[in-house]
Amino acid sequence: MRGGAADRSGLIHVGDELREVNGIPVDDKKPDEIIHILAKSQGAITFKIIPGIKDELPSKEPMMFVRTLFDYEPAEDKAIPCKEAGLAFKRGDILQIMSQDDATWWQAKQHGHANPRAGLIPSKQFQERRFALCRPAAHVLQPQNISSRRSSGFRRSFRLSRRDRKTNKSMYECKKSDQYDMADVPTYEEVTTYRRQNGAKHRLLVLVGPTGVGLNELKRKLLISDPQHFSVTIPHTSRPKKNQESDGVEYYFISKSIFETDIQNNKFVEHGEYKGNFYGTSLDSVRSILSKNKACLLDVQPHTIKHLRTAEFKPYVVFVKPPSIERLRETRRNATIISGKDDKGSAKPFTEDDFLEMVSTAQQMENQYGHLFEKVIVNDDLAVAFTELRSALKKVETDGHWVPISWTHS
Ligand SMILES: Nc1ncnc2c1ncn2[C@@H]1O[C@H](COP(=O)(O)OP(=O)(O)OP(=O)(O)O)[C@@H](O)[C@H]1O
Repeated sequence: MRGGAADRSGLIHVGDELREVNGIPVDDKKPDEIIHILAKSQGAITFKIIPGIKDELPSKEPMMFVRTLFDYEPAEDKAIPCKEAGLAFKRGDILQIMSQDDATWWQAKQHGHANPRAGLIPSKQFQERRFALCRPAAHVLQPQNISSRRSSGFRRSFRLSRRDRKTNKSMYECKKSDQYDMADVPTYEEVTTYRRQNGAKHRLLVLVGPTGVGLNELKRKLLISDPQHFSVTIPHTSRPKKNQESDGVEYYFISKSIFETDIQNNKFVEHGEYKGNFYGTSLDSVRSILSKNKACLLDVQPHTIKHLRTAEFKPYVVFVKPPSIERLRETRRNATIISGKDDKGSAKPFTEDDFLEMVSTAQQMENQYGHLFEKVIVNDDLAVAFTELRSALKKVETDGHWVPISWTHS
């Protein structure tokens, strides 16, 4: 193993021939028998070795890092050749890949851990194959679950237009909202550290969470706390402008046919239809904020994140999660949500069903998209959640963060 005693000694290499262990000839012995001799030995061990013929220069420690996108427990893996040699990890851990010599079992170690010895992990291809074989059955049920309830956990976004609360996005039917991405098989993602240079464009700050969890409230607080720094996009709509409205303030007002062409040309981050009118957030509205060197706050449905994961936006994705049902009952006693069910979009107190749905949607979002979340914040006490969010967003601007390596090559 990379980093193990033999590797560190620099004296034993792949291809060497083992002739004696502690003076005992092992020519005629099977590997199991040799292991037995080694297991019984104490103190120094002496090997007699015929070196394999190699002209290669000693290889430097490889510097490939990956973010793990699933949990792995070697003790529960029937396929691993040696459970003790496996490396356990949790989704989101950063691993240094030490060897990819074997197509099925890579060697890796946890980044930042003192133990220099590598452990076995399933290779990307092997794990993808395993996921492809066993995942669909587990996942196919989910969209059904969601659509048999109301799809409210997946409606959201264009509505920060708080200036116009009636058009709260929770009333829109979002086109792609119930789609699950069955094609994605998350295993590992190659990453590198990225630190934003002073004055460079900000990373796009993306918030996701179930309806009613408090995304608008948190965005509002951020905007109030530093209006010069944070900004939100102005949505587009094809509905007619009302008298008191101005183009580019509440909305950008465009015709239905232009809206349709823009949809065709992939100009929207997300779009939806409500009462025969289109509403949407354009990519250009995001760009316009970033080009003013402001931090753009955007809340989207989780399936949209993957379209934003580009070198241009380098999104920092925060998942806002509800606390337990008991805490929701306590903290949301005086809170109201905009009803997605009635046409008026009136505010009403939370019901027990709203809480249940919020918690179960959050769970589904986390199961399905958790590998895309860089930060998870539980919105229990609002002031605490806000402080946590604010400080995480500050760090995005100043500290190094692991990002996909493709974001740093342009
Ligand atoms: N931690 C909290 N404690 C108490 N009330 C909260 C908390 N967070 C949010 N709220 C309240 O819950 C209600 C819903 O919050 P908000 O509108 O921000 O949710 P949202 O995630 O944007 O939902 P929607 O998808 O319906 O727009 C608001 O009345 C808000 O003030």
